[in-house]
Amino acid sequence: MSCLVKTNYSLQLSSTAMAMCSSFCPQIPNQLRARPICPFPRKPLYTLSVKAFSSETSNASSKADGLSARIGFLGLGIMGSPMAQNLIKAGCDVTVWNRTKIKCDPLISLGAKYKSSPRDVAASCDVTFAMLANPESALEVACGEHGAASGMSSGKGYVDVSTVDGATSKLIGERINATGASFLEAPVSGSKKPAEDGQLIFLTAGDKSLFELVAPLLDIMGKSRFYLGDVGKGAAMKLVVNMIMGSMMASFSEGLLLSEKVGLDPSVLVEVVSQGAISSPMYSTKGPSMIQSTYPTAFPLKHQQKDLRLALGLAESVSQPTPIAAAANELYKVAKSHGLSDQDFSAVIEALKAKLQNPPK
Ligand SMILES: NC(=O)C1=CN([C@@H]2O[C@H](COP(=O)(O)OP(=O)(O)OC[C@H]3O[C@@H](n4cnc5c(N)ncnc54)[C@H](OP(=O)(O)O)[C@@H]3O)[C@@H](O)[C@H]2O)C=CC1
Ligand SMILES: O=CC(=O)O
Repeated sequence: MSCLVKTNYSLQLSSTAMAMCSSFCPQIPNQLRARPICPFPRKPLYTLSVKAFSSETSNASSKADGLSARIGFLGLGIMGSPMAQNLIKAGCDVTVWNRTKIKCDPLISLGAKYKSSPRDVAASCDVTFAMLANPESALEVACGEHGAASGMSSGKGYVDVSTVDGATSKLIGERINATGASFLEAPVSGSKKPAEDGQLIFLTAGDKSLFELVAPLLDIMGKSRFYLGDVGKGAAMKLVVNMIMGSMMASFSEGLLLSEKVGLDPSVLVEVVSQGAISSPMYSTKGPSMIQSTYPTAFPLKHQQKDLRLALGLAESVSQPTPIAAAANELYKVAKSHGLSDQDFSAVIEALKAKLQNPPK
């Protein structure tokens, strides 16, 4: 496993410095030498993460290196839109598609091209990213009629950044590989704001050469990237992380409501929690709105419940007991049954309020 983290210590190298560095490090690929800085250099393009590149030859790299690749982006929801936007703002050549076409329009205004099907996007691009809601939509967009696989061929790459289970990811990977193209699963940790800020954490697995090729693109959209091995490992890491997160939010919800019932000020609880060993940005950012019973959507509750369901399936596959996650999953199911699917997942607190304890008749 390898992990690269962009920190404040990462160096933005000038073209001259890159040229000097390249002369000492002949293994650095040409595409990393003296590349002109993109028109919108929001973040350092040349960081110490160049060390991640290996000398392995990539199927996909024969056509284009990461930054100059023609990039496709499928799925422009809460996460996909800002991710694609960051690529466009960094000067990349991006072609978009979304089931609901109107969501493409702001990106087209920023300079993106548009194609009317995943197949057409994949056929016209070197590397295609997909950010879909769930396993069903990820499969449909990759492998369905007019799906991306029908536009893939040798020399291209497909990077699925959706949160799905390992079995779905493997199916997609096999279908993509059957066309001669390369496949990388790369689900992300981090929500709407990190996506907007280019601060996502990529949990990748699959074709290592494709990982290396798209690393500069991942670095535009994210702050760190892990390479975890064979397809399925990235999905598994993401599901374990989100299993923990879903349980944490359910537990935090119980604490907020209990504090209020025993006469404490829940805002003070949020403050106390934020100063101690269990502090988390999730509590300090979501706590104040939860106290107001408002749940502006960053991570839809239906996706958190999907992740818990998939994590429980993963645990079942290896006979690992996960009683806390199972209990949390039930709460998210109650919240869904009360029409809270599209609210932020912090709306799970509503499932603990007395009036919601009995499902609607
Ligand atoms: N929001 C978050 O904080 C995070 C989300 N994730 C994961 O990222 C993925 C996307 O999340 P997010 O952007 O929040 O979700 P959204 O619900 O905002 O977007 C879902 C996307 O999937 C598309 N889609 C859904 N069903 C289909 C279908 N049958 N065929 C084609 N396209 C379909 C939607 O298209 P349309 O616009 O037409 O509905 C939309 O583009 C999920 O897997 C989620 O678990 C990961 C990390 C953080
Ligand atoms: O999947 C959600 C996240 O915040 O990460």
